[in-house]
Amino acid sequence: MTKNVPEVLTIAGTDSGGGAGMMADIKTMQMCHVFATGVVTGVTAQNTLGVQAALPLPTAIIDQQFQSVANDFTIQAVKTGALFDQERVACVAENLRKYHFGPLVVDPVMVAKGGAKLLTDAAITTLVQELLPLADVITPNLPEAQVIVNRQLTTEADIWRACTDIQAMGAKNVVIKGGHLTHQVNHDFVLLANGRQLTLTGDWVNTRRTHGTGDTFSSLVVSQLAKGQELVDTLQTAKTFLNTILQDEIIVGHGHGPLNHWGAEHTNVQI
Ligand SMILES: Nc1ncnc2c1ncn2[C@@H]1O[C@H](COP(=O)(O)OP(=O)(O)OP(=O)(O)O)[C@@H](O)[C@H]1O
Ligand SMILES: Cc1ncc(CO)c(N)n1
Repeated sequence: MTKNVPEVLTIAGTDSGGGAGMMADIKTMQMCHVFATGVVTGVTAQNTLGVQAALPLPTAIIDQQFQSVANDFTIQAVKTGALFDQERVACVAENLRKYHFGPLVVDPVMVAKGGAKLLTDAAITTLVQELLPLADVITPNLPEAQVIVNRQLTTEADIWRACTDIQAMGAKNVVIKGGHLTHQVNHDFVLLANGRQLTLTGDWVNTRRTHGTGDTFSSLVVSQLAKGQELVDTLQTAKTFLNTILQDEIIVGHGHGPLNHWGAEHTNVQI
């Protein structure tokens, strides 16, 4: 039997440990039954214990990957992950302006779980000026949101104000992931393009196997959007689904272990 499947694109760095970056993206997309293509922005030597080395790729091969994908596939939704530095951010933004890949989810990855920087300080302004205005959805975690608005966010009111400020910078829909706010309450803060606010809630899962949660969240969003799900439903699906697979641990690696991307087999959440 032949059938069409939605085609999606991840623009991200690789993780030799298999749990984050493009590896997590592709596993999530596979789990969601969409076809994953990938533009690699850089390579990391990484495992569940940390990032040992990182090498951004030359922009010429990034440009060429964009062209190869654009010339052959009908991409229905796209996401960005680790972009490393100013040159790579500018290159990716230019390609995203050139090609039309459908809704863009920007995951403004800055720091890996172990603390390694995946975006230079000098690249922040370029990210805000060039990439953010292209974003249909932006999904910063709390520390990333703080960098974008350049101030501390300590209360929920601070976070809502930051959502408004990030929207004013050009991102249509803003999701600030509250996972770093407190380990008791697990809320994500959403400001939709129409000005509506909503909170995504979920129980806090007591686990250290959280390598790639952000990548998996944004990949769930991009996959569901490619399948035509409405944004609000997409965000709720992603949140509930992630929460469920966090509870379905696999024992891999010796640090912050990866998520269980087979988790779909054990949940009632429709993806
Ligand atoms: N232990 C946990 N229990 C429940 N939900 C969690 C847990 N850790 C993360 N999440 C949820 O996972 C999603 C991704 O959040 P998080 O803030 O961890 O992303 P991130 O920091 O960008 O991840 P990454 O380490 O991949 O960069 C959010 O919806 C967050 O609330
Ligand atoms: C390559 C890469 N992208 C993103 C993250 C964040 O999870 C990571 N740890 N590594």
